[in-house]
Amino acid sequence: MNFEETIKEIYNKIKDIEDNGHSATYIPQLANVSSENFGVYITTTDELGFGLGNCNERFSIQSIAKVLSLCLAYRIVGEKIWDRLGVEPSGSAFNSLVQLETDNGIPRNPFINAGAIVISDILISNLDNPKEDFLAFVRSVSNNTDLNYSSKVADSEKEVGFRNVALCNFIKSFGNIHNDPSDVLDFYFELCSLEMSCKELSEVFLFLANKGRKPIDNTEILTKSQSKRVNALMQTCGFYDESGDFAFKVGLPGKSGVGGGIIAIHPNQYSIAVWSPKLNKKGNSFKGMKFLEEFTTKSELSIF
Ligand SMILES: NC(=O)CC[C@H](N)C(=O)O
Repeated sequence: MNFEETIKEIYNKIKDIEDNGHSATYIPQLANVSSENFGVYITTTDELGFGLGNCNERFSIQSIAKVLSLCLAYRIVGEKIWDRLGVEPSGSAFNSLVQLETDNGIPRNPFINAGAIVISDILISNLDNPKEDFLAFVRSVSNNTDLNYSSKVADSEKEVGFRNVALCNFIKSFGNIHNDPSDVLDFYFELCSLEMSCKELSEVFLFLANKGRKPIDNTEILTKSQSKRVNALMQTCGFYDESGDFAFKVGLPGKSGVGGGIIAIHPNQYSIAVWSPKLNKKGNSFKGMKFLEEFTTKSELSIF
């Protein structure tokens, strides 16, 4: 791999900059994670990997899991999925309620909480054992049977997730949630609690850099067209109201989570995961964003 030196140089530089972010504490369990953690791992489509820092330590991937739940629902339901949610950037915070009123309970996209809650509802309607089946899907995507939810994080969020409870009930009032809201939220909190290291995260997401197929054995996870569309959504909606900024500065499809993780995809080349828990004002990892900006600038490996 010819960009190891570039990654080392940028990692060492960003490690030492002042971190102006703040760890997410609204989920009490996330407040216990050391904000000093900083890891990065890249996996290329020819399956070479390289990482630095805390790249093998697991963390709560939170909203990054919304891409995986979308992929499973998209596989099952196909294009009909877009009857229940949109594909437009929301331009507002991940947990915002306001647009739902004017949009009649149709979330703007699958990556804001409202959209991921509708996806959770779709999966509950289509899976026999939603939690087990979703976990099996995630494990199969990278042949990693070690991956798991964190019941501590899921329980911690359940205790304080009043805004998500409000979102789910509000959407239900428009008829766009078909199951019992408490079952939908239980599944939603569980999928947000998935834990992975940067290495595992970049390996799980590699199929999105490989036209929807697992590079290891060419198994199809998504069709070529579906994979292209999921990448398009990550590009336009992956960072809430900072999605434009991420496209502008980094130039890759990606997705962030409040655990401080970011995954970014370069179609046909690589997937890269970064983790640093302190978040900027928009809820995205402060150092993670800076690292990726420098990486695509120095390596000239963005999609634009
Ligand atoms: N942006 C995020 O990662 C948010 C996910 C978190 N579980 C929530 O619903 O608030």
